[in-house]
Amino acid sequence: MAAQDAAVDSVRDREIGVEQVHLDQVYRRLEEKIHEAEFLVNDAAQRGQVGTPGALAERDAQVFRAGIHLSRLNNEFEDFLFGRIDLLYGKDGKKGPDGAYTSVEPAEDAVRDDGTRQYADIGETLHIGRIGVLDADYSPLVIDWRAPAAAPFYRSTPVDPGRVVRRRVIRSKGRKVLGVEDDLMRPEMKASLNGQELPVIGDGALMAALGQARSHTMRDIVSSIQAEQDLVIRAPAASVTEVSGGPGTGKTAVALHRAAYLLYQDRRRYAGGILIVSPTPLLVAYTEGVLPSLGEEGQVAIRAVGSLVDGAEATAYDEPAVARVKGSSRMLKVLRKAVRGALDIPPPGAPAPRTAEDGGQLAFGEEDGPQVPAGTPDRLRVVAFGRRLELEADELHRIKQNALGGTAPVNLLRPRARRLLLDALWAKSGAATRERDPELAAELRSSFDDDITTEDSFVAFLDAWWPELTPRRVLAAMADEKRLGRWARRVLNPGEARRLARSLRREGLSVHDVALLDELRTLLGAPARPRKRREADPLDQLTGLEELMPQREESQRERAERLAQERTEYAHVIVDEAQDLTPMQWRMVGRRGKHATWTVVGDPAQSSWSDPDEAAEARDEALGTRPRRRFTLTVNYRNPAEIAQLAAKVLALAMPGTESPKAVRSTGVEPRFVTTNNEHSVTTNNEHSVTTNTEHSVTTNTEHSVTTDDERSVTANRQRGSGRGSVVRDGDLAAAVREEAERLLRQVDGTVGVVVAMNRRGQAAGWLAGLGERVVALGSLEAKGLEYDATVVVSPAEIADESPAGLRVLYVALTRATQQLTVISGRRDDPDADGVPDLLRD
Ligand SMILES: Nc1ncnc2c1ncn2[C@@H]1O[C@H](COP(=O)(O)OP(=O)(O)OP(=O)(O)O)[C@@H](O)[C@H]1O
Repeated sequence: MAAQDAAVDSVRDREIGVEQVHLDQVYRRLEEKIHEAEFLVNDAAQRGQVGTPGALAERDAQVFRAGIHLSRLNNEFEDFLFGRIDLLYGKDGKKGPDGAYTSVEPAEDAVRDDGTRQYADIGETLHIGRIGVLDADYSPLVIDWRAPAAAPFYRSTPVDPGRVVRRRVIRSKGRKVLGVEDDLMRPEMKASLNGQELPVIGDGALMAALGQARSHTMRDIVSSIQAEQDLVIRAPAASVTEVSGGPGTGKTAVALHRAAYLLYQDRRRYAGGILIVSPTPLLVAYTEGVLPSLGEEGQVAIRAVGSLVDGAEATAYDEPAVARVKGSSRMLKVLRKAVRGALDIPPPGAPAPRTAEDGGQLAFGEEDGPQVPAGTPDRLRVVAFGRRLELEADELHRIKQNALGGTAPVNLLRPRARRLLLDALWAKSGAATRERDPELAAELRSSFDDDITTEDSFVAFLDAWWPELTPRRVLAAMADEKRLGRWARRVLNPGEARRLARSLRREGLSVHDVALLDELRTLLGAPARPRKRREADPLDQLTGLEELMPQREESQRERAERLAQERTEYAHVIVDEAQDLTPMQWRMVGRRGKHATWTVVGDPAQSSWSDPDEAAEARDEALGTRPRRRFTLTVNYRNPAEIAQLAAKVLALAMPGTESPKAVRSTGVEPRFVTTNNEHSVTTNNEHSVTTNTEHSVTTNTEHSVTTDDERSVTANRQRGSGRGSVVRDGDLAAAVREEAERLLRQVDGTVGVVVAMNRRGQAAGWLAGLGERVVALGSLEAKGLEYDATVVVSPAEIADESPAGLRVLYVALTRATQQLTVISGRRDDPDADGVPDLLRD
């Protein structure tokens, strides 16, 4: 046996050596390419500005491209070279631009069959890596993973192997090859390479990849993309690509790899930018390293849905009842009323109300005039052609209504309102009848208008009577309950309007407020301002080296950031966790991709939005009539079967009839159930605060009461349950969570996530204080898309009861672990003798 192991080891070492030789050759070639690019850049800089402007521009553009190439080559890639395929001879002898043979099918005589066994010679070997590298003679040293020639690396299966005989995943660090793992696509075949039998090492790369410990950042899956995923990644970019699949099927990973693929396929087209919309900043932080690891950084903006509007960085969540209102398309009607109504609200810092009797030219409304809030001017007095002219409240009201007719953006109607005011004053002046000659009459009118519009008092009146509105100002105006009640009449019920107004009085923006701001921005229109110069394409700007230098100094990341800030529309929009976008958020995202192609990935069973039909309607509106291509991912790469089976029980409750994805592996470790029975006072206080307060006070009250109660509740515990995985526990919820987190930190090498109901977020962070960076506490809605080696799900019933979509949110929480899961019951869970809470029983 020992001799056999030693033989395997020596074959493995030999094969590692073979790949090392190839990797060394690749790095030598890369260095040559880097020198070439550096030479080009320096040479151009030294030559200064000679030649015609056209030639200079062309040269500078070349240098610019060389600079980008250089920065890609210099990128410190881990696993620069990660794959290899050994292929049969192809049908024809044609080669593609990457130097590889293009034929997908084997040549007719590629396989010999002696009646007992098949034999073949390997006709072509390709190495696959993060970017393509050609040798000096144009033979392919590395094929870019996105090139057509690399597709068989991902697509080939034993059922449909194509030309592939052996697929190898190569693991390396820096310039050193560490290991190889092979999969045989034609296990029945005796294949030889250069006269030697083709060796096969290891049990396949996928399992090795899945078993690795998780960190707080996502890894790319470029070396182990599976066939059904590859179909999505390489789907043609036309129109809309829709991808659905259960938890852990690789939707996020596929979306990110697709962005890299699209850029590779058509860099010029996607210079218009790719936007990836993510549900939370946590998921943005988790995923944002993947694209740089694939050699792509510029041109892709990953944004959380709460950070899509420039300047807003919302992370707070509204309580479910408020979120439901803010996300609903009913808000559109309310906002339409609000933008028109907000005209009558004096701008911050407006002069104190005065009356006509004060003798001012500006007259402001009586304090309690009907429908006219204090501070809105209700009389205009001006002097023109030596005459005093006046417009009274009812005339002003008529003019305003007239100007507001239709649905045009309110800020853009100001010039029209101004014109109507002047018309009314002109009519009053009687000057119209004074001059019959049309040309002279026009002149007279023009000097009349000049007379009035240059008067400070008229300008001040207009500013107060038709103020320039900003989205934030309108949102702030909606925080007034009475006012909002008026604007929301017959759209929201009084309770909804009250809660909405109250939530808008809170400091800072919530995630749902951002979509409202964006809608308001559209309804208001940008105020007329002096035009900004068009932001030119970087290549347009390259007319000389001075301009080139600052360009080169800007890093890829900075450039991406800058472009993202400036961009309001994108060439391709990728929506991750699309099931969570509310109708108002779909409208916001839709505006950014009016002319884009789309990739939309999601899982309805994980939706935290309460009204899926309403959201589907808004999604259809955003995507328009573009044709859709649908894909479904079916394999769960994250959860072991033991965890997936438990989660399936909640899925059956949350969305009866929905099929779970198939878990690809099993660990033999069953989920663990922990009960506590001493948190009565905690829960009581918590319940109280939920019903009475806004989110801010929920957190405060809860945190406060838990600390106090925890201190009191150390004794008087009842033992509950024993048996399968259950632990009889003698402490309160806080202690149970902490102890379990500590235990799991000892069990796994990577991360531990503790998922609690949203209103326990603050407390849970306190429970885990001092346990280090490997463990994090997160609210149920924040767990979306993330994964950990082990998770603790605290009080399933609390999570499920939080909102109408609570069971689906619980399903998300239960599907975050790659290795181990512990469920800790709270008071509402009603655990059985095994500690299994009622929601998770058969
Ligand atoms: N082909 C693959 N090779 C290796 N790992 C993979 C593969 N596909 C997916 N994974 C891993 O499985 C995990 C789940 O992937 P991902 O987060 O993309 O799934 P998801 O469908 O977006 O899940 P969720 O719906 O729960 O957010 C990740 O760790 C990912 O790296």
